[in-house]
Amino acid sequence: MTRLSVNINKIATLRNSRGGDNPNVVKVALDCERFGAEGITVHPRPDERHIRYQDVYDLKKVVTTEFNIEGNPAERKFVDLVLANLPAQVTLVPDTLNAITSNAGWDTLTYRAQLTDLVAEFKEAGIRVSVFVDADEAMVEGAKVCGADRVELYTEPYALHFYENPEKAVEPFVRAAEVARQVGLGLNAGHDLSLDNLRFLRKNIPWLDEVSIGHALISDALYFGLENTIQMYLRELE
Ligand SMILES: CC(=O)[C@@H](O)[C@H](O)COP(=O)(O)O
Ligand SMILES: NCC(=O)COP(=O)(O)O
Repeated sequence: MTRLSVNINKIATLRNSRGGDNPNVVKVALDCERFGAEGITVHPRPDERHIRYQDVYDLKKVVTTEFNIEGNPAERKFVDLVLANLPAQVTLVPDTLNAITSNAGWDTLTYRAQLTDLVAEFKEAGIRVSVFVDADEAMVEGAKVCGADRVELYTEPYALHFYENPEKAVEPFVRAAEVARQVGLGLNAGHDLSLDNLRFLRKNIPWLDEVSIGHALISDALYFGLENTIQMYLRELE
């Protein structure tokens, strides 16, 4: 069974655009869970462009499905935020400060020492650790060496090439997913997944543990409504 974790970053984007508290991210997270979401994902960035650090504290108090916090652990502030809130999962993402969004996975070979220490610190606190990687077998193996529980495959390249040639687009992800299974890593996927490409990914990688989806899902909800949209995404994972 592949779990759907809804990333609510873009709800916070809309809220912040007027400086108030509408839409309220806590209410939306609870509604997402009520509508069938099996997890809530947030990605507090250093500039707090959408999810703020305080949102993490507020959400931790109410989220009853799996809470997944994504971010770059190079910032000690992020590490301390995660340790203070003890989510079900932390997803380590090598974001640069000014990136418009996440745009690459970890080089788990070059950063082996730092990642190993960070993974150990989070696991010591009882938090499952997922490392965001490109669909690259060596990077998947490197994440295992670092002690990660899971990898999250960065699926933007898959989404980008899906329309021109789905079979070719998914092939590197199947290879990387097979290595993850062989070395005993759990498997997540995320970034630019949508109603167009999700079913084909899941059909080719049925052992996928979790997908985290935000931008496309929240955009779809503008047309179909949030409850209907979550149900539509869940049907793509059946
Ligand atoms: C790691 C990942 O792919 C998502 O967290 C993505 O980065 C969403 O971040 P934004 O909502 O800031 O684009
Ligand atoms: N880890 C991916 C995520 O949380 C959401 O990415 P996107 O669907 O907003 O591109």
